[in-house]
Amino acid sequence: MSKVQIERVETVIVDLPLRRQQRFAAIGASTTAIVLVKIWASGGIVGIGEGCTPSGPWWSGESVESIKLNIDAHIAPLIIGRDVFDLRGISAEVDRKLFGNPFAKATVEMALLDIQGKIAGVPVHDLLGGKQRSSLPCSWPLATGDPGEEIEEAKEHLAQKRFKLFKLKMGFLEPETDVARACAIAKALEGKASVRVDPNESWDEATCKWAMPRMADAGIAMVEQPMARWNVDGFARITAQTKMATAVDESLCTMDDALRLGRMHTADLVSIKVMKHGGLTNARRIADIAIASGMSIYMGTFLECSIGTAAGMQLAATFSDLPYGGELSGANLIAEDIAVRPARYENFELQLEEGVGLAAEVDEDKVEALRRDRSRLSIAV
Ligand SMILES: O=C(O)C[C@H]1C=CC(=O)O1
Ligand SMILES: [Mn+2]
Repeated sequence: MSKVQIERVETVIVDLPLRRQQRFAAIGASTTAIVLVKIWASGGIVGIGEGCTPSGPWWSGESVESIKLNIDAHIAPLIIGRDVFDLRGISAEVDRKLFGNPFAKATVEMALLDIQGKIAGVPVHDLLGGKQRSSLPCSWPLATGDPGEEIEEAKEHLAQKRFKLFKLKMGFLEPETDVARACAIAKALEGKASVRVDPNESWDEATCKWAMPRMADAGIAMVEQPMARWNVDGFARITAQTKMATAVDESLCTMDDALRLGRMHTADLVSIKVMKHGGLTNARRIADIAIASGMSIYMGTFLECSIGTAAGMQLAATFSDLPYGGELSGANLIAEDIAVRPARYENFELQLEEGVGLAAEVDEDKVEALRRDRSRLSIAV
């Protein structure tokens, strides 16, 4: 077979309103934004990818603006003319010439895998090792800060059979108020749902030592990245002390992070995310390193719309063991989507769609209506 060349790369920023205010430790947001990338290959095949951050650059330093700029100015010129199947060669060259920026790299790789799947006539999960599951239990983020409202929101999702795992975003309130809020929610949902928390690096070690036994006693199942990303020694000590499961997110992005943190057993679980690991294939490799070191994996997200959610689900389909499920629930938080088929949450699980590549398709009319260069919407931070 002659080589299938990458011919053209196009990016567009799309602003998407959220159904409600989402508070994170660092910011509050009522919209999010994604970068839609389209890559044309010889033979007329087009692949799509979604670059996504949780409403701004607070999490990783990358933003939709930097993702678009780095793809347009630095990645596209390197990959045009290359063989779409030479992923290792492409990423070696891109890594040599553009340090960091895993989100931008992941966005492009997603579209290349979509093209590969379309050419081969197989879904992306077949390119990543094959399907071990057809659905994923997902957690829903509770993030308004008002526990009464959050309990009602959780009960509505339970009644609709959409979500029965809830991840409470913490860190935007004082620790005492925040822990009281988490415990009240866990008590109200006891026996009906599993509650997890994510303070996004907000606490020091002393606050963790105070907060974690209280949250464990209230029945909270898991705590994600309570301390600063650099403090992996402190995180390992907390993991050794607490009865709750711990999950590392911000501290574990690269393969060498996985090796180092795995050896220390920094946390019981690793939140695997397509964006922070620089793409689906790297995410799969990092998951394997984590598993080999005795950590379990959790399918994380940056609250992507249905395109990125479909990509995350292709990866999640290759994981046989996800003891705490995952959180690919962004598509349900976004009020306007750009996919022809929105992500389906049925029986408390996100469903894997049948189809080739990512098994996702872009609704061009929605993109036209919501693209930033045609609209006045801006990110509220
Ligand atoms: O997990 C994070 O740290 C970032 C973000 C993604 C989902 C969510 O609930 O928060
Ligand atoms: Mn997190």
